[in-house]
Amino acid sequence: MSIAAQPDPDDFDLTPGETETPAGPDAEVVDLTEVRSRRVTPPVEPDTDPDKVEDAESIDDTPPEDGGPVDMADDIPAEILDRRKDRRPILADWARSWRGVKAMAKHQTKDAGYVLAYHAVRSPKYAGKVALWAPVGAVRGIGRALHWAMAEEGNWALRQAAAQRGEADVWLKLDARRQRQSVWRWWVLAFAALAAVVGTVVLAFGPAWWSYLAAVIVVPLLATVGRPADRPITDRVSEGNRYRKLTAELVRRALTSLQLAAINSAVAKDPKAIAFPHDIHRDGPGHIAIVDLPYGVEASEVIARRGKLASALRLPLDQVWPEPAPGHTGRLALWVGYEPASQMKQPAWPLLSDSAKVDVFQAFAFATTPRLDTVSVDLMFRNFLFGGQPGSGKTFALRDLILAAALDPRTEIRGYELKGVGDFAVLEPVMAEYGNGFDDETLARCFAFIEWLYEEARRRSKRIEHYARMGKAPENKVTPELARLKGSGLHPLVAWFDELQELMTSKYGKDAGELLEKVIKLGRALGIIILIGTQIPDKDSLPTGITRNVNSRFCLSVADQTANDMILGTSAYKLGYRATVFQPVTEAGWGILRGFGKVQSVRSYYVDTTAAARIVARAVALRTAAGNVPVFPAEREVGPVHDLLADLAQVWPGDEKSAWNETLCAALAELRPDVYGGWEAAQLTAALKPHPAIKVGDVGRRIEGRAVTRRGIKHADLLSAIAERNRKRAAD
Ligand SMILES: Nc1ncnc2c1ncn2[C@@H]1O[C@H](COP(=O)(O)OP(=O)(O)OP(=O)(O)O)[C@@H](O)[C@H]1O
Repeated sequence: MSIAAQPDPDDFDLTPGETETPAGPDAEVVDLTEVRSRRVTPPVEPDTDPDKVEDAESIDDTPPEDGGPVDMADDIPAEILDRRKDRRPILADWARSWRGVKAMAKHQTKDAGYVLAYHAVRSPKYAGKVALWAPVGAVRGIGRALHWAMAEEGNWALRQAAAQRGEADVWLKLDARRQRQSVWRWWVLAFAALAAVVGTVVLAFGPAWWSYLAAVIVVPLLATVGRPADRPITDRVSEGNRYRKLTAELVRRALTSLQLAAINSAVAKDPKAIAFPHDIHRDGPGHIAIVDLPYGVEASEVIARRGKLASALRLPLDQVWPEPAPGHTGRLALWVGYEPASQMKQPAWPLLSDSAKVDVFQAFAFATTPRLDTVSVDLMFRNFLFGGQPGSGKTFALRDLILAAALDPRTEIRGYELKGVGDFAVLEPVMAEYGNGFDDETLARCFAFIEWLYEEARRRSKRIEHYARMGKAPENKVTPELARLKGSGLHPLVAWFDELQELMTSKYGKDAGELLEKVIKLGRALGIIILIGTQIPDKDSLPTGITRNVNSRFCLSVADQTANDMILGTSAYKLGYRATVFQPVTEAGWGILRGFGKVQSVRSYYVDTTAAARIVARAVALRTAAGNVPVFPAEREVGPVHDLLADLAQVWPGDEKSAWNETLCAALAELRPDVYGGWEAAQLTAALKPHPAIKVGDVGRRIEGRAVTRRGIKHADLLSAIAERNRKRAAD
């Protein structure tokens, strides 16, 4: 910290450049005004001593300049403010959150375990060394004790000098002094020897474990005394560069090694150009530095050089996680883990637990951050786009979502895997429709499915309109109650497509693209959830109409900026969200997730096919219990397929012997709004014509004491019509 020289107007000292002229007869009369005007503050040389270079993290406590503004009387004095700033939190950052404490404890336990295991494996070697060096140590120890008792060391050099000079008197005096010193030392030694003998006798007569304990303590000590200085008993636990504590200096050095001219020139002018608005602190299993980059430098420019940053920090790539930090575009959050992400064991997917259930309206665990925090996603009212080059892990990530959907028994799942590998075959037992391949037939079926989806969206919009009129869909959206209501036709429908580029670049591409875009726009509120996985996200392989309307995105490793922005949205790359930094295969599963709060790098949970099969078995059990198995009808309902008689039986009001057409129509409309919505009594009469057993006649009721007669049917007629029809069907 340097205290700048304060120019004092009344100071008559000359500046160093001027020679002082002794006052005398020829002394010049000095023009003070001129001298003052010539006087300049000597230029301050930049301090080149690295130890003295100020740390931008430290607080500048230079006393305020005298003569500053005078109108601050009401403000808190600057010294007090400075002192306040100095105050450190009582608890360290890591100790202030449960997550921090857990991460810290885990890290320390892991390290201790490692050291323990390391030495345990080598313990036979250590025992051999101890056995070899302990006797040597015993002899050497006795020798040292005797040497000490003789007090030869003390003035040996002086006695030697006296002997050489032939000064017998001096020698004798010195030796007498040695002897005096030596007397009490012999006594100490004698007592120690006696204690050792008594100790040995006690040990010999005491319980065996006393001797073992004494041996465990004494023998290694003797071995330590006996071993040569350059050969320690235990091997060094090599820590290598497993972890580097992040310091301001390290971060600054790393940032100036990126060959970013703007950073380097700014730092050359002012070492504080890289500033730390918060202290570097522990965050989960690592440390985080929030860095304000020099003016005009964007965080994204640093993020793009993640490889160089890792090299400058001398750490593996997947241990270094730069991200844009909230505040301004020049603020960088640099998180450095205790160990590379590839070596941090991702916890098991919570949905693998036997009791796990999913409600598609609620969030479920989907991925983990580099700090191993869980990131959750929900499915309802969302469309997902997963993109990445081969080996980036998009199929596995997509499969996670479908597995989760399978655990909600209300959800109908249909989808096409256009790669033809069979990654999704494990899900077949819970899917109403599944296609696998890139042959023309599969592509045609996939296209027909998209056409059906569009019709389904239209049908659903009518149903939602009906329920909205009844006050059951307040936001004109599917509610959890409607999704659960059997026969509402508004249950969640997951439609997934992996490697969609195969369809988009085929002859069906143009129409499929247009229809899918409409489905995405229309279906979101209607419970239709579209999941798309694609390898080549250019505008031919993925129409921009689709990418624009998707609200949840996961961009895994991609090759370039275009692919990155097609998936994450325009200017994502510029803002620093760059999935180009992930390596395919080695960093499979890593990607940037957008649409769930903070945009961030996450790794999807890894669920192999065996684990996936276990989840599917559980999903089948849940669906069986809910009455949805084998699965939703494999044949897609293409029109208002319905059975009027069965529907009438289903909605028949309790034990009534007869019911008005009017009442029945209202109940039917509630059951299947898309089919019966808007039906009137006469329409029901007409629809019942093909069933002669049912005679529509007058049915009387007392309403508020008055007899009211309307057209209606008898329950007995309905049941005999159903029996008649069933007989006919059986005969066919
Ligand atoms: N979350 C993950 N964690 C660890 N490894 C993963 C993860 N996801 C995928 N992998 C591994 O990466 C490999 C490739 O994954 P996946 O098949 O999903 O890639 P892809 O992007 O679909 O590639 P392609 O386009 O060639 O099918 C998988 O075999 C798997 O072993």
